Amino acid sequence: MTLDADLYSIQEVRTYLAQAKEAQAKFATYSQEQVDRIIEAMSKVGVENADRLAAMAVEETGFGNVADKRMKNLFAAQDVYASVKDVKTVGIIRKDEENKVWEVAQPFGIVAGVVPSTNPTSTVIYKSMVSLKARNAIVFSPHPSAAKCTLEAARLMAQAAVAAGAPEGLIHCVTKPTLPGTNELMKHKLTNLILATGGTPMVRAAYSSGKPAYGVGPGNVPVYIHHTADFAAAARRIVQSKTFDYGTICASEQALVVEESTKHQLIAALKREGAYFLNEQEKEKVAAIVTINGSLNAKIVGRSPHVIAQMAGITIPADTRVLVAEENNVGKAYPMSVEKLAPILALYTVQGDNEAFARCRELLDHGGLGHTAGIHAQDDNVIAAYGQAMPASRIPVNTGTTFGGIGATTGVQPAFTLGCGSYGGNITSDNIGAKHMFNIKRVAFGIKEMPQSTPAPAAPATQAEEAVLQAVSSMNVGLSRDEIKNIIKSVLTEMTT
Ligand SMILES: CC(=O)SCCNC(=O)CCNC(=O)[C@H](O)C(C)(C)COP(=O)(O)OP(=O)(O)OC[C@H]1O[C@@H](n2cnc3c(N)ncnc32)[C@H](O)[C@@H]1OP(=O)(O)O
Repeated sequence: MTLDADLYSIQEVRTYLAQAKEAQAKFATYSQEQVDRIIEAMSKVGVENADRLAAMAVEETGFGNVADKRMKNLFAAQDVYASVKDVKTVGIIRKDEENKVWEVAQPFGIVAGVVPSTNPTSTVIYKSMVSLKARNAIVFSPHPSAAKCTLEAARLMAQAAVAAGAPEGLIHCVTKPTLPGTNELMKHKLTNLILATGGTPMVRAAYSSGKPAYGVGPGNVPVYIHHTADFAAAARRIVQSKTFDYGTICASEQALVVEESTKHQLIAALKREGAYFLNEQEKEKVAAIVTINGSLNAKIVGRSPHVIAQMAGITIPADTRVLVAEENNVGKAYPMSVEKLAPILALYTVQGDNEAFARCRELLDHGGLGHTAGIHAQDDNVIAAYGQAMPASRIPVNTGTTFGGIGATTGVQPAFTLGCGSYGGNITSDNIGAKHMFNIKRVAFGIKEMPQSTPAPAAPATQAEEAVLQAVSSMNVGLSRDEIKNIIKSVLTEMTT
């Protein structure tokens, strides 16, 4: 990027923030009904444009496929909408009559929305809706390799909002993103909150900007297939989940962990679902293109198994949906053990629950702390133990982790920004929804009187003090007990200092 481009993007950010400030001040006076009408209109436009935005995203980034990107847009426009539409976000949102506390929602103001290249349009639909639902404005910073489709998604959301009565200027998107421009957006005094999803450096930048931030980076999702699992159902769900949009969702499965005694059942079931098991030579060739200098190779992200096989120089059957490599180690030297964001799975063999739990923890520790860990089992005891043992914020059970993690097949909040809790350096382990997007003021009535402070009662005299007191009193020196006590106290203090 040239200096001119940097200056242009910094200026653009400042202009958008100034416009967003003005618009948000008006929007902050809107009623719940007005806000809800606007969100409904955005949801509708998201649904109507799900196809077109999906095609644009695939064409521009080369990641994923149109059918699944369309599903992601629909998930954002429909499922996220359904989960936020009845949430109260304006005025007094709750009254606790027992404790006499009224909760009042107050928008944050302007949100900086950092958008990943892997979900470049669905994230915009989602972040626009949760932000505006809480009467915020939002300024998007797109990933440079997805700038056009992200801009178009933001334009559509802005247009829908205005058509439904929102003030002009509530939603903006930077047209030519640069790092200095994005840093300006994150640090500017008009920005009140950062909603950052993307690569680790960008999320770190959000956290070090000094602004409140919800930031979510990569995961590295392990999945334990316990011997009580329904292997056919588990394999079907895992393959559907891992191959969705060619693996671009950060909650997607990265490594399967299975007991040696039931491994053959899992392998057979996975093969029936279109898994191709790489031999040692093929594994080496694929591993060689998974990472570059220890980091994920963006060229394999969101590509079909056939494109990846071609890049690696191996031949795979035409009906292959996912590549699987057996692995025994975890670490930088073992590319199969990292987050792959592509239809490639590692398979680990263990001897029982203890080893399985340890392996899953090790995988989470290697780049996915606090994110997601899955389990397939019919035994509630092992599910409970796994849920307690994993340093992960979402534990999808008997469902694909992609869908379970984002709340498409589980009861968790539908979202594209998934908190990783303190394990991942995040303030929350929640999926971010509308309720995370406003301050809550508490109007708190006095419900009891504070007791008056009273001096502490005098400590009883010690045995020695009592003896001295009685001796001095018997001399009839004309002093009260308290006066004699005070004299003893000052003599003792003098002696000890
Ligand atoms: C629920 C969910 O699914 S959320 C998904 C969240 N997870 C992710 O996005 C996965 C993490 N992402 C990644 O690992 C990477 O972004 C990949 C592998 C997908 C793509 O990698 P790449 O495009 O090669 O690299 P990366 O994303 O780091 O950025 C490329 C460049 O764009 C810059 N960039 C990224 N975002 C922005 C932005 N918003 N504004 C300006 N510049 C940006 C980066 O700083 C980097 O600059 P550099 O080349 O000067 O260092």
